[in-house]
Amino acid sequence: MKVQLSTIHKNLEGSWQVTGSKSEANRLLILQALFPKITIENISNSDDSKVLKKALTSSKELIDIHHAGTAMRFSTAYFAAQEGREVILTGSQRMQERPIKILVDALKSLGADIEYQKQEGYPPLLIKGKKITNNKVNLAANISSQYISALMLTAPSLPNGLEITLEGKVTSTPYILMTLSLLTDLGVEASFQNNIISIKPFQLSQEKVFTVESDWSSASYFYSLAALSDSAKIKISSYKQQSLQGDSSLVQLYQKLGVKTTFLENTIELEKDTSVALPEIYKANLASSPDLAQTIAVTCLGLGIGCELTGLHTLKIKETDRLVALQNEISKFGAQIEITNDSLKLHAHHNLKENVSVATYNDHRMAMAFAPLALKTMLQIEDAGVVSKSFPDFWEAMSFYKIKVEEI
Ligand SMILES: O=C(O)C1=C[C@@H](OP(=O)(O)O)[C@@H](O)[C@H](O)C1
Ligand SMILES: C=C(OP(=O)(O)O)C(=O)O
Repeated sequence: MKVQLSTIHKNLEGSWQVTGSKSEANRLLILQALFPKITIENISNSDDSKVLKKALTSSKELIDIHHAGTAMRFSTAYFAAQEGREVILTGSQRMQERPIKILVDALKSLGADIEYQKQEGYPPLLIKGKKITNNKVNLAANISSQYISALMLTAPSLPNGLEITLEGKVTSTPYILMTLSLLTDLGVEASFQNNIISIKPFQLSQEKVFTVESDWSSASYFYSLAALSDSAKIKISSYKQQSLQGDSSLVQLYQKLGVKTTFLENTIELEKDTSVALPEIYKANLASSPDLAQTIAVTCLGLGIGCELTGLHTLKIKETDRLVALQNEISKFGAQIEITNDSLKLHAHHNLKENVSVATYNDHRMAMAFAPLALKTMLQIEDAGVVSKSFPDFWEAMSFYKIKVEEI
């Protein structure tokens, strides 16, 4: 599906309910499979959560996890410790290019039986579940935090728990802290000090209900709409001020881009704040919030300001190489952009080209990041259905806020 985007008017208001966080949901799905007395409320309706739920409840040998990175990494550790169970875990073509060796090596050092089915270091994997009694493991923490969360989630079900030593500079740290918080909230004894994560074995004796907060990464597209509007009073729910999600840093990140956030009960209100003087060059290190990089780069493009974004070293191994994808697509609007392996520099640009067709590279965030730009210029988004990976009703939300979405 290809869509043409334009605007009806640029004064945005109204309330929208955003689906549950896919990061929280996918952690809770693994914990629920290990501790069935868990109930999950406001679960994410994302493809990535649906695919993980299906994987965890299926009795099939072949499990296809499609594009879902967390589902792939979390279920690798889960199945490795399911004694007597044998599965082949596979995914989309891109998933077969997303590295998993750091996690597989860590699990093997603990005694897991995992074989690569095609290319060494990448899915698909043949996993023969084993009882894992070793309880000390080291792994590199500078490539993806998902490997660490994967080990942490399975750890409380292991007879001797787990002590994980992180090597190198830890990246995407809020996601590790989210995993830790969910574990301790469940009642697991767990700590993270001086690069050592320690998790004790655990059994759940009583029912436990978790309510998933709405997705802050999805909230970023509403922040971008507010920033690019003439005026905005956008209310989105259900959010809390003390979030487990690192992407709640949007509140500070977009304050400098002229968006004021007010926390009401369960809801945040985003207002365009015209009293803020926009920076000539917006600077941010996004090592803790990698999923916001595309949204912020496109907001700056729309505002006609430059940006220098750093800490982007994890972007190359996500749904696509997001640095290259951003460079290709932003250039189409006439702007100048330079990238390195871990940074992006956009030069201020006015007079955006019209009717650009944005390619999305099987990446939901490419489609969603560019959509709010319709407030500044007419554009097209190719393969617009990709949004369902994290935000299935994204186009309905855009239409609600007066973006005209036409299938072409
Ligand atoms: O643990 C998680 O839920 C996630 C961790 C991050 O990945 P990296 O740790 O690979 O940066 C993030 O980009 C991804 O969307 C979700
Ligand atoms: C990187 C992402 O997801 P994953 O790694 O779980 O595929 C994302 O949602 O932006």
